[in-house]
Amino acid sequence: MIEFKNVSKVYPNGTRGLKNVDLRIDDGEFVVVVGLSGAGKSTFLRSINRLHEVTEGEILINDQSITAASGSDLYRIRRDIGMIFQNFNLVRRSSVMRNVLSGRVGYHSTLRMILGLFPKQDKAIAMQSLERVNLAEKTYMRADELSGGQQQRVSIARALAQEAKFILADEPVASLDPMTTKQVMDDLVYINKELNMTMVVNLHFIDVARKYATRIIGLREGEIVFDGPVEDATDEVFSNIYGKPIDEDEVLGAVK
Ligand SMILES: Nc1ncnc2c1ncn2[C@@H]1O[C@H](COP(=O)(O)OP(=O)(O)OP(=O)(O)O)[C@@H](O)[C@H]1O
Repeated sequence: MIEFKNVSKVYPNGTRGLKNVDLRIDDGEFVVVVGLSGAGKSTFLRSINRLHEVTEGEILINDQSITAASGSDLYRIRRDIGMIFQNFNLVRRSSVMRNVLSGRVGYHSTLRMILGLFPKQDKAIAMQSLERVNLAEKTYMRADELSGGQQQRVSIARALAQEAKFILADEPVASLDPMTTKQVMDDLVYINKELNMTMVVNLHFIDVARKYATRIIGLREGEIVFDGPVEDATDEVFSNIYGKPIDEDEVLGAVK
């Protein structure tokens, strides 16, 4: 469970990233966060694993405050949270296997990881993770030899190898075409349903959000302006979130 308790974030230059966010995300949910560029989606997501520090309030992960945690406690909480980025964040010159194995880093000592000594069992977990995203045959290729969609699926496999309970995905399909978008989003749904990993995904396109989310959170200027089941997220709701009538900029198309 992820809980925001009256969370606000003001950047050092005075910009308000989040304002009084108070909500709970239960295990197994597939939450999609929508809003215009600059609405606070990244700030929201990155506050959860403390890639951004909040300036007020508290965030709890399974009843433990990540905002108050430090040292080994913070390390352990973070191990439960996988992150997927728009630009994949792979080590491009390393093999697919190495990239997926890096999901195991949180389970071992720093020294062991500097020496690159992953136990056999980790390799089996990494292999299984690659199989789950149908990329087993790419295991020994260099990451940058793969297509964008395949690279994103390697980053999903890395989060699987991490055995995370929560996956935060920050615009995971923003650099992908509609066909590849579907594959990546289908992988996230599969993981959510089969492995019961909770998903919190930032998306720009309304049709993609509607197709995959079970719950929509709408942000405008750092405030939650909608939070409800996807069935309640009507066109009016989306226009309100976006502060304007929805147009083709907010629809990807071809994601049926
Ligand atoms: N490091 C920073 N310093 C100052 N202001 C920032 C910083 N990062 C983000 N902001 C501001 O905080 C607000 C929220 O930004 P955020 O990146 O969370 O929005 P977003 O909805 O994810 O946008 P996008 O879809 O463009 O990524 C914006 O006004 C942005 O300019």
